[in-house]
Amino acid sequence: MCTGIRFSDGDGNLYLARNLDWTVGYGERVLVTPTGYTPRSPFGAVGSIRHATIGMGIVEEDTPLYFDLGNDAGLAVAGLNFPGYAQYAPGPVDGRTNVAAWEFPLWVGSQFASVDEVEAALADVTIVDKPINEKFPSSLLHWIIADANRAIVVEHTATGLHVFDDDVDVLANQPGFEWHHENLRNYLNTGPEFPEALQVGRASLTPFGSGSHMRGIPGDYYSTSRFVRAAYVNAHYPTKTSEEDNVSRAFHTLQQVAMVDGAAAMGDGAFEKTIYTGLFSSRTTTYYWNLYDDPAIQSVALADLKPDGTELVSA
Ligand SMILES: C[C@H](CCC(=O)NCCS(=O)(=O)O)[C@H]1CC[C@H]2[C@@H]3[C@H](O)C[C@@H]4C[C@H](O)CC[C@]4(C)[C@H]3C[C@H](O)[C@]12C
Repeated sequence: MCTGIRFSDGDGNLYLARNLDWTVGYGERVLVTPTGYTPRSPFGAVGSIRHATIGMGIVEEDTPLYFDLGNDAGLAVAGLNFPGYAQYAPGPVDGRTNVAAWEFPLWVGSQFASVDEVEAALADVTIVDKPINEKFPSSLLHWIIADANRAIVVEHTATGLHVFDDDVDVLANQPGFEWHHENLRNYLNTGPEFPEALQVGRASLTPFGSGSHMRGIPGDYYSTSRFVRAAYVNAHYPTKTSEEDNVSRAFHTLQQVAMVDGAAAMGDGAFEKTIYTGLFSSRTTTYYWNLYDDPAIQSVALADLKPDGTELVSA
């Protein structure tokens, strides 16, 4: 499974972070798509790279297939599994901006500078089931798109393309965003405060320690539980000003919903684990990441990887 979170430093900078939970990796690397790169966009939605992008992905047919990315304008996007709900158009629709499912993150990151701009453009968008090749059929995803001001969620289902204002700055997997948002109303009793002693008969009962009012926040790995837990931790985390403190915030928060080997199997019996955690900071236009087997945080800044070149760069 996967979980994504967004937050800001209160000084106009975005942090978008995600866990990529799966049974295997795809050979993903940190990739930069520079402004001089000539994209191969099946329906021409990505005509040119207006904004250089940096994020995690693979290269297939000399084309970047991003799992998540950020751009030089401070906009970021992440794709999370959404099978059972996601449904794309079988072919391009006349008069619409047709975006192949695999190029959706690149379309967002290479064309726009803010969530408002993306949201306006989405009114004309159809997401098309047009795989990059036979090896990689279209993944069934939904996406969180974020900047320093806000986040939206995009879901393309049997009833078309839907955009939701993500005012809790979190996304997980199935079911749809609206369900997850409504479900938060089940947890209004939770909070970080330390309870007063409670008089019960002649007894004065005090808590064992902190965390008493967090009881009820689900601790398991199920998508619906991760959404609630990530929303709780992200919402209560104090605003931090420095880059270091915000990087620490992102990795600590996503650690709360990270999946450990052996605890949760997929339908085929293979165990899911958090293959990587990735973070885009618009403050430094830097991508940070760590791996299940190497938890040390690595980073690379867009500016150091030829963002105005003509060739894809992998770190
Ligand atoms: C498996 C990943 C999602 C992880 C996740 O959300 N798991 C949830 C598990 S569960 O259902 O809820 O059980 C998704 C996220 C981004 C996806 C990749 C990106 O979309 C880029 C290409 C797109 C190609 O069409 C397929 C290969 C691929 C390289 C995708 C493989 C895979 O579907 C990825 C890596």
